[in-house]
Formats: sequence, C-alpha cells, structure tokens
Amino acid sequence: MPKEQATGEVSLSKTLLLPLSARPIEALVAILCILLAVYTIDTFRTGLFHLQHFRGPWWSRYTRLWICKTLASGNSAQIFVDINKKYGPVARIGPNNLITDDPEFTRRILAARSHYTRGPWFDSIKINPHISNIVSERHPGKHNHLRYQMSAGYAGKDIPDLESTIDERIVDFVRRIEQDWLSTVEGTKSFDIARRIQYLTVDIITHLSFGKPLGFVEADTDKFNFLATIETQLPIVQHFSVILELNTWLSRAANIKWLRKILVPSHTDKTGIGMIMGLSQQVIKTRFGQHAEKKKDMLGSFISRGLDATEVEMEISISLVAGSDTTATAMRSMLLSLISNPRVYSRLIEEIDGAVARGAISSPITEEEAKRLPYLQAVIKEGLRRFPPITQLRERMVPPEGDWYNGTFVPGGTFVGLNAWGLQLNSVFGDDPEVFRPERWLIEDKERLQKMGQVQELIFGYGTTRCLGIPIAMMNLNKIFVELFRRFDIQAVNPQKPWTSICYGIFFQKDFNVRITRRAPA
Ligand code: HEM
Repeated sequence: MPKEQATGEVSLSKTLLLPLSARPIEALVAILCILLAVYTIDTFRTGLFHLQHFRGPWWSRYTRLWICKTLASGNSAQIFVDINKKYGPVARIGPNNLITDDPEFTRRILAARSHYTRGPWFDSIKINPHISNIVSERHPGKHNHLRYQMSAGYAGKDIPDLESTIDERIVDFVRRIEQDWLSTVEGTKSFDIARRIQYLTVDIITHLSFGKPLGFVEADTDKFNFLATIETQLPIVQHFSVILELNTWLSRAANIKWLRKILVPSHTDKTGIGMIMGLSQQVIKTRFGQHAEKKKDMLGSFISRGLDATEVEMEISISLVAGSDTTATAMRSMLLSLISNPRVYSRLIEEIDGAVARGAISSPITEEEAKRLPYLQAVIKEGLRRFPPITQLRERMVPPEGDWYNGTFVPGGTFVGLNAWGLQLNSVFGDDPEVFRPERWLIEDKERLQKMGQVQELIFGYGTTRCLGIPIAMMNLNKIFVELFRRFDIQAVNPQKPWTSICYGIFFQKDFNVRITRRAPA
C-alpha cells in the first residue's frame, strides 16, 4: 500500500491544500478572514477581561491607537493629567497599558529593590537599535554596571572644572545679550529666549562632555540642524514606544546595509544627532591609543572607568539629548512663571538685590551662595514642580508574579506608565497645586515639607534609574536667574501668547519673544 494511503495524514493535508492550488485567491481570503477573526476575538477578550478593573477611555482597552493619538496631539502631558483625574490614580490607557499619578505607587515601582523592570518602551530611545545606552538599558545588571561607570562623571567628581565651565558659558550668554539684544525706551529688540536658552544648554553639556562648546551661542544658530532634526524626528519616533513592533522591524531593517544608512544616525551624517556623533568621534579618537590625551571632562571620566569608544560615543550623544532639552525646558518654564507673576518677580529681585548689596554673592554667583537664597530655592523647586520637563510614559513592566494595587490584582507583564505632570498636582501640595506659588516651600511645618519634597523629587525619577544629571541641572538653575535678573528686566513681547509649547514627552518651545532692558541701579 502506498505510504500516503497508509497514514491518512498526507491525504488530509492534500485535501486541505487542494483548494489552495485550485482557487488560490479564495483560499488566501479565507485564511485572512480566519486570522482577522482570531485577532478580533483576542482583542475583545483582552479588552474585556484583561485589566478589567481599571477604568479609562472606552476604546483604549481595544487598541494602542488611543495612546498614539494622544502623543500625536502635542498635548499629552495635560491629557494624561485629565485621565487620572477622571478615572482614578491608576487608569487604563491601552490593552496592556496603565498610567498612574499616585506618588506612593510610583515610588514602589521605581524603588531600588522593586521587581518592576523597564518595559520595551525604553527600546524606543536607543540611538542605534543594536546598541543600548544608560537611559535605554533594560537589563538591571547591565544598567547598574553602566551607572557605576558613569556616575562620577555626571556628579562632577571627576570634573574639577564643572562649576567654572558652567560659569564661563553663562557669563558669555549674558554678555551677548548685553552687547546685542538690549531694548531701550526708543525701541524693542525681540529676543526668542526659548531658542537661545537651548543654544546655551547645548553649549554647556558639550563643553562639559569634551572640553569645548559646540558654539551654538556664538553662532546664534542651530548648528548642524541638530535641534531641528530632533523636532522633526521625535513626533514620529515617539510612536515606536507604543507600536513596539516598529522597534523590532527597525532593528531587523538596520541589519541591511543600505537601509541602515537611512534609518540609523551615523557619524558620517552632515546634520542632526549623526553629525554630533561624528564630532564626538573625532574627539574620542584623540583619547584612545598610545598617545591618548588625558582630560578631566565627562568623556575622560567615562573612559577612565572602562567605557569603550563605541559606548562613549553613544553615551555622550544621549547625554546631550537628555541634558540639554530638559534643562532648557526647566529654565524657560520658570522664566515664564516669573515674568507673569509680578509678586514673585519682585520678591526674587528684592532677594537678589539684597544679597548683592550685602556682598553675599559673587559675580557670577557660586552654587553655594545660591543655596543660601531661600526665595530662589523656593522658586526653583516650585518651577520644576509646576512644569516637569520630562513627561514621557517611561513604562515599567509588572513582575511575572503580578502585583496588587489597593486590593486589585495587576497581572505580570502589564505596562505601567508614569504620569509626570499628574504626580505634581497631588493634594499633598494643598488646595492650589495648579498655581505657581513658591511660598508653599517656605513654611515652618517640617513634616509637610518632607512629604511635599518626597513627591517633588520624583520629577527626576527615583531609585536605581534616578537622573544622573541632577548636579549639572541644579547648578545651571541656581545660576541663570540670578545672572539675568541682577542685570535685566524681562517682559514678554506678546502677553496674550507668550510662547508656543508643544509636548512630545519632552517639550518643543519656541517664539518665547522677550524684551530685555537694563535694570536701573538699585
Ligand atoms: C531639569 C532637568 C532634568 C530633568 C527634569 C531630568 C529628568 C530625568 C528623569 C525623570 C530621569 C529618569 C528616567 C527613567 O525613568 O528611567 C532621568 C534620567 C537621566 N538623566 Fe535626567 N533630567 C534632567 C537633566 C539632566 C541632565 C542635565 C543630564 C546630563 C547632563 C541628565 C542625564 C540623565 C541620565 C544619564 C539619566 C539616566 C539615568 C539612569 O538610567 O540611570 N539629566 N532624568
């Protein structure tokens, strides 16, 4: 007997395959219909039964497109605030996605001993899909090792000139305003301070990174279209953090040489991050090999602690993105809050003038001196609280055994996003958390201050992934306002629409046109 007849299996498969060869189109349509039916049933089953105890926009339970739509709106920070207000401190925003504005829960998720890990969201912030950096690394062990290698550089321990470098850049920025941008009673020189502040922060980070600034302030332009490229790419790239399959495809496509050239920034590019990588690479070359230059900057610190040339290139590039944009947003939003609050503005100026008159501050002010100005400290704390510069979801993954939130089970593998703005509107700040009011930090009640501080510090993350750039960011903030306001009065040119601020997880802010005049001597 032929083998086929003996098994019966083959004849069954022949029967199944027959329509494929006889009527291929109909068979294909049938297969697609079956797949679609399976997908639809699975989508509805997940939508209805997975995370069913968490409330959220009704259609977000069936599709991730709700998150995409929200991110694309350019207003996601405020939409996420509204979502947690409406649906509770843990809300559902996707088939497998929650978002929380609960500070306790956030601390528990991010705590050093937590079993939560960075979710695939973090793959979307790799510069090269095949190489991780400290901000994107998901493996806890590898991340801890990188952090150990890099913290001394970021904390300034290995950079004795940290403060004098920041001074040099800020003094240069102020001098340029004095030379070219002062308005007078006769006329106005409109100064887009949003753009210029970012030139300053790019110059500061690059100067700290490899010993000299990129020269954005001097050129008064977005050199190499660096910022413009990020602004064009980020609105697209942010969808990679939601449609995770895009990351996998990108990673595969990047294996093909000619596609890699299009998709992945390369140090041979003439613009954008690739151009910056190219410049970094030139400097990096001088730091390796037999005649390697030894310098006490961030690059020198990373190399001395064991990072190789490729890792250093990635880390320097990511620090430029992580550090320049965030600090610029913090400076711009505080500046807007200050110039739109005459009471706060005059109290800060009074404090600065008093300190100058007493000889209590140098020129430029040192960080130690700034820390002794209580109202300035309150302004900085409140400014960061009222406008956290990073509002990306930064989703963490629930450990495989699952977790409990207020008596409700959260299954393992669920993504929990962090609502950066919502967290800072917590009732611990009183009944006016939406108001910029530095005085809330100047109360006597130590216990209350501590509770507020524990929520406010979440702006920089928490636990083993807490921001490494805090010393650099705080030093900038401690200096910039004193150096500006001890010399100048600043007003918005158009108080009806002082700026344009668009949120793509980080902020693109422009057209913040101000009129700067020299202050009359006190
Ligand atoms: C006001 C300014 C800043 C804010 C609000 C801020 C905020 C944050 C936040 C929220 C994270 C945590 C990310 C996560 O959840 O995993 C983070 C991480 C990080 N930030 Fe910042 N940042 C600021 C400035 C800077 C600066 C100036 C630098 C560098 C020059 C920097 C470098 C980093 C690095 C390297 C990490 C990764 C830390 C890790 O994964 O271990 N940041 N930052």
